[in-house]
Amino acid sequence: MILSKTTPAFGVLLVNLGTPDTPTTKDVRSFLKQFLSDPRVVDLNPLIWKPILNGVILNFRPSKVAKLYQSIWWDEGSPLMVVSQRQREQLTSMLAQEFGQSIPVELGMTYGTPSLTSGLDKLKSQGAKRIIILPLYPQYSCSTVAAVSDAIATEFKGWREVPETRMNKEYYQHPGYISALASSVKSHWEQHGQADRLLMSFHGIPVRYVTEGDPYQQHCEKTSELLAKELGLNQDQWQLCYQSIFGKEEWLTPQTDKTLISLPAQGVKSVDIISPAFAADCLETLEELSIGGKETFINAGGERYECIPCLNTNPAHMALLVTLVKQQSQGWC
Ligand SMILES: C=CC1=C(C)c2cc3[nH]c(cc4nc(cc5[nH]c(cc1n2)c(C)c5CCC(=O)O)C(CCC(=O)O)=C4C)c(C)c3C=C
Ligand SMILES: [Fe+2]
Ligand SMILES: [Fe+2]
Repeated sequence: MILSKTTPAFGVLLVNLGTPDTPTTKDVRSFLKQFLSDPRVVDLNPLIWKPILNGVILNFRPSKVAKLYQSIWWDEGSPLMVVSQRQREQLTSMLAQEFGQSIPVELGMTYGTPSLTSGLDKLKSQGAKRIIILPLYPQYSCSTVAAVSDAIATEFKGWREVPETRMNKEYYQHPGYISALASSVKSHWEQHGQADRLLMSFHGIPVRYVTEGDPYQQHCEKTSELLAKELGLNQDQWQLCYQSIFGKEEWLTPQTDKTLISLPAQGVKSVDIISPAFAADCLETLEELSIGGKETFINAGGERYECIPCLNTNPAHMALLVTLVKQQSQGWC
């Protein structure tokens, strides 16, 4: 039997950061090694950084972080991976419905597996000559989106025929993103009641990246203002902060941890916390915010602390991803 192979109008590469294959010290070490060796993530002089990374960080951090991963690992695997796979499956069927034809969607992680290379290879083998790169980072940062762009450019160096590509650079103020966040907060309030304050906690980056031109902080501020407006919150009902500080450099402030410690003394006894920079629940939300953040706030005298899940496969989030693909594919169908 001869199978007729039709060329898809385009393919989609769904991108996220990546995660270790298993929550073991060995796999966490190899993930951290690849991640923290990327100059887009840590841009220090390699002569200074490599000895610190190999001699200190990769000796002590992996076993500590492996334990944290073990505390949030799911039966099916790392939460970030499991959610990403579900997003891929759902987006595939939604795009088939939307476009009336099969549009291949593959997953590519900047670090770890499945790699960006394997995602691009799978799209190539399905005949995709046009590719939409969709990094699931609403706010642009050189440490995330530019890292994707670098890795893809490097990959294409080895290809004879390079596909036509379009990359969705950011969606921090997209109406579909803001309304997906707002409906997630509202449904949380319907179930649990509204806390004294809504904290919007974004992954931090070094201040120097911002002073050197990274628009990330500006994007986080805009997302927060738009979300607060959509929810009808006034100034003292919400607050922006930055989590996941790493290393000795000065990072964006106010820090989530320090904010949580300071709130009970100001009379803020209940907090809802949302992490709009993450499209999928991961170590940083399930451990650092849900477990660590709660402990910090309660120990400081707080009474009620609730973490709002990431958008994950919420229908409004999946509909946003379809809209982003439609916008990027203008003229391709
Ligand atoms: C210099 C270090 C780091 C920068 C800059 C950074 C930016 C950044 N990261 C994310 C998203 C995620 N980061 C995650 C984990 C993580 N991040 C760093 C360091 C930097 N991140 C480390 C060392 C780790 C690993 C855990 C640890 O050792 O503490 C994750 C979670 C992955 C998972 O497996 O669940 C995500 C997602 C963004 C969006 C961002 C810049 C905006
Ligand atoms: Fe990170
Ligand atoms: Fe962290």
